[in-house]
Amino acid sequence: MGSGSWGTAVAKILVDAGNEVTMWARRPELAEQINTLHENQDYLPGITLPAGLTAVSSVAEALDGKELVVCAVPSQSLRANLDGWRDHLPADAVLLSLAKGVEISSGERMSQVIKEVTGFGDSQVAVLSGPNLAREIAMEQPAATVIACTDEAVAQRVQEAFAAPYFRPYTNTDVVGTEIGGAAKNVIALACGMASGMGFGENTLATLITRGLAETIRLGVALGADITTLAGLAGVGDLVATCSSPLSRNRTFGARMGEGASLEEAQAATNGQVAEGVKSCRSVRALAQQHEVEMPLTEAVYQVCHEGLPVQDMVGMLLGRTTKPEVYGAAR
Ligand SMILES: NC(=O)c1ccc[n+]([C@@H]2O[C@H](COP(=O)([O-])OP(=O)(O)OC[C@H]3O[C@@H](n4cnc5c(N)ncnc54)[C@H](O)[C@@H]3O)[C@@H](O)[C@H]2O)c1
Ligand SMILES: O=P(O)(O)OC[C@H](O)CO
Repeated sequence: MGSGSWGTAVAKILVDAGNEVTMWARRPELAEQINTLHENQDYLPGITLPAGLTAVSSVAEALDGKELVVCAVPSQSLRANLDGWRDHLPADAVLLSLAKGVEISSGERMSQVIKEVTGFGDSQVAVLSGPNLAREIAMEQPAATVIACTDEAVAQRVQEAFAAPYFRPYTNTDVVGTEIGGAAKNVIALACGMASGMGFGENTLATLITRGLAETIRLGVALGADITTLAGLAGVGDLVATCSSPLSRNRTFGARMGEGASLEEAQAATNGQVAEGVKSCRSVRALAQQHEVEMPLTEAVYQVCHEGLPVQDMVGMLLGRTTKPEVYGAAR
């Protein structure tokens, strides 16, 4: 459900893993393009999609009789999309969220939003997160991911559906850690982009990635996550991929701001694709405040994106803080 970059790449994985797959696209002309040209020229130009992949623009048709429903829309729009899908969801389907964000209006993770809107229980809701830049995966470059569900048997069923020659899914029962890793890394990737845009090198990036992990762990642990999830693919793995890759929309967005673009100018250059961290820095920061967790990098990114802090002032804001021991896992 959603035919953007990741929705399209995931549909390809699922076909390549041997499943029968229907993709839902909001625009009939995009569905038509996928069915006739076997390409999604808006989001993954140049990638040939499997001939067996069918796209439709009718929600009812897309959801009819499906065992697994993959939600591939941006975080802040998931609730509204689910409202439109709810009446067509098969009662025994498993819903899998791909979105990496925290809802601004509620502070909820995507699995919480899904349960609230659909009334589905924990064992029908799973999430997928890991170092998964859509274009690399669509090019069949090898990668791994995490499929998390509190019900391990359900996670294993979804894992089986996703096992493709170039894509290796691992299971986890820690939904909170898997989701927090995915949401927080987008904010840290914005910080890395800003640093890179300001001309800083690898020491700065490594410092941001490592201290970004420290604050992600603090938030995750405060919310009940297992620290080892954040040491895994959905934590360190995704943080490294997103913070390092020029393919990352979040890193690229941050780099534009680091080079001097305003939020509006950086937004205008995204080609309609989502850089989740720009919105999620608000909700991640709010969660941190609510749980009294210190997240200085998230705070700095929020200040630059939404409070008009000049990007160069981030350095003084971060390095001017009181000195402290290096601790991982504690609440502060
Ligand atoms: N692209 C990646 O490499 C990647 C990898 C892993 C996870 N993700 C996550 O997957 C989610 C979807 O990302 P994507 O890359 O497919 O995004 P995208 O911007 O490429 O596509 C978003 C899709 O959602 C649809 N959509 C439905 N309602 C929408 C609305 N109200 N506003 C905007 N779009 C709407 C769009 O039509 C489009 O098909 C995000 O949370 C992202 O963080 C992306
Ligand atoms: O392009 P980004 O910044 O949304 O990142 C894509 C994926 O989440 C990387 O795992």
